[in-house]
Amino acid sequence: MTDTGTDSVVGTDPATETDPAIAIDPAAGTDADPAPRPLTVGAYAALAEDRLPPATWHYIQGGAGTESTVRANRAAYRRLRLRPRVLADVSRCDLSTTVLGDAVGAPLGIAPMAYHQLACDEGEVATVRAAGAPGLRIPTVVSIFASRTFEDLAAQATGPLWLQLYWLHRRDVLRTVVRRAEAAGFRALVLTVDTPRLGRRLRELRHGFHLPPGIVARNLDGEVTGFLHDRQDGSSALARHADAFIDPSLSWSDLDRLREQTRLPLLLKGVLTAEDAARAAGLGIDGIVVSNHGGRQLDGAVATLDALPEVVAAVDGRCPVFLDGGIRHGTDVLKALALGARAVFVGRPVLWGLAAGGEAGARGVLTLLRDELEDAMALAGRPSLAALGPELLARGPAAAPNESYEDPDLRKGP
Ligand SMILES: Cc1cc2nc3c(=O)[nH]c(=O)nc-3n(C[C@H](O)[C@H](O)[C@H](O)COP(=O)(O)O)c2cc1C
Ligand SMILES: CCCCCCC(=O)C(=O)O
Repeated sequence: MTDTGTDSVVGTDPATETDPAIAIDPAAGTDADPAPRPLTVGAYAALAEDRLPPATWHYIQGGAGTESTVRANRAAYRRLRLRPRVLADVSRCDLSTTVLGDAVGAPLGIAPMAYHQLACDEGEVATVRAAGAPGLRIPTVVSIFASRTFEDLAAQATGPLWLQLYWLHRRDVLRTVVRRAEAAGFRALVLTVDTPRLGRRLRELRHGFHLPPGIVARNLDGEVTGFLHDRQDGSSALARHADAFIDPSLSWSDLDRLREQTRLPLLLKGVLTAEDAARAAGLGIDGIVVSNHGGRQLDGAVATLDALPEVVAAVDGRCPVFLDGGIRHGTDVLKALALGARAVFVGRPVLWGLAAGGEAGARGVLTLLRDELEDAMALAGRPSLAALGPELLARGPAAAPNESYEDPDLRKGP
């Protein structure tokens, strides 16, 4: 199987103009405003690129190094084809399931991403409201670098909230955020284990990326937020911040100490191998997120869809396995579930939705993925999630990518 290396979806330098055909209101489609909604996740990307300042767009969109892992995440989906069954009575497709014991409307969740206020003023409040929409009620993994407080989010969320942690040198600060999240009703902790330092993200370096005034890590003590707003040409403020405050000595022996401090389930995010998955499951970890950080950390790391089967096999049912990275279509979700993911998490598309239209835009992205998944289940003759397995899939040849954000109607792309 070859990666064509020509994927133009995410990761190459963008043209900045947007096709006028998709310059439409993402909140549209209501009686008051009958204009059409974006028809693809890619159309939201185009709107976001049009609306965001270039430095912010490139921070969100970029990956590490040559961005080969960003492209590989997408290419892996194109190599898998679907084997539909017929005469399967698909008059009703059931997308509901449970994650960590909570009922959800679809096997989707929102991946942790820092600083949603970069995309829209309401930030993570808009995100959790979108996640809680009827028919969704899906989990939001709130980054430790969220730009709204846990308490504000808990007040607005109707879906489960999970808290993502980085391993800070300042364990006292970690303890405090865990206690606050517990008190606010968060349902799980997700420790990110692929970030002992920040990946070498060339787009951040080129733009001297730093946080604009007013956007802050709202749940952290000012003592651990240094560098974030300081501009330095050719350098990323986030990378300097990570160097100062993230503890790269994190190792397996630290997990027990973290678990002693909380009654919440603990998941590891950023596992890509059978070896690490087996060790985590052996230690009684409550869930694994197969992730390469959306290609933002180790350039050249394996695509998450390609890593998923070995992780699922190694875990052997001892805990649920989740996946993120490159989910852009309902059929991507279907493929990941067929390979054993319990649910998948969506990253950049949620920020595209927020940038395009705030809460309505994020809800539009998530609803689109949900609806596309339902279509795919019906057309594949698999009306329930329980009916999904590897027999649904056939290998390559890889379909060539559509240019322009994977939306055949758009002429330009990133
Ligand atoms: C702008 C941005 C910020 C992110 N911030 C975090 C974070 O704070 N913590 C974390 O564990 N992962 C973070 N991630 C990685 C995501 O959780 C996720 O692994 C990745 O975005 C999934 O790939 P996708 O964007 O292709 O869906 C971030 C990703 C992006 C794009
Ligand atoms: C670890 C310090 C900064 C991380 C910023 C958020 C993030 O994970 C990202 O991918 O960006």
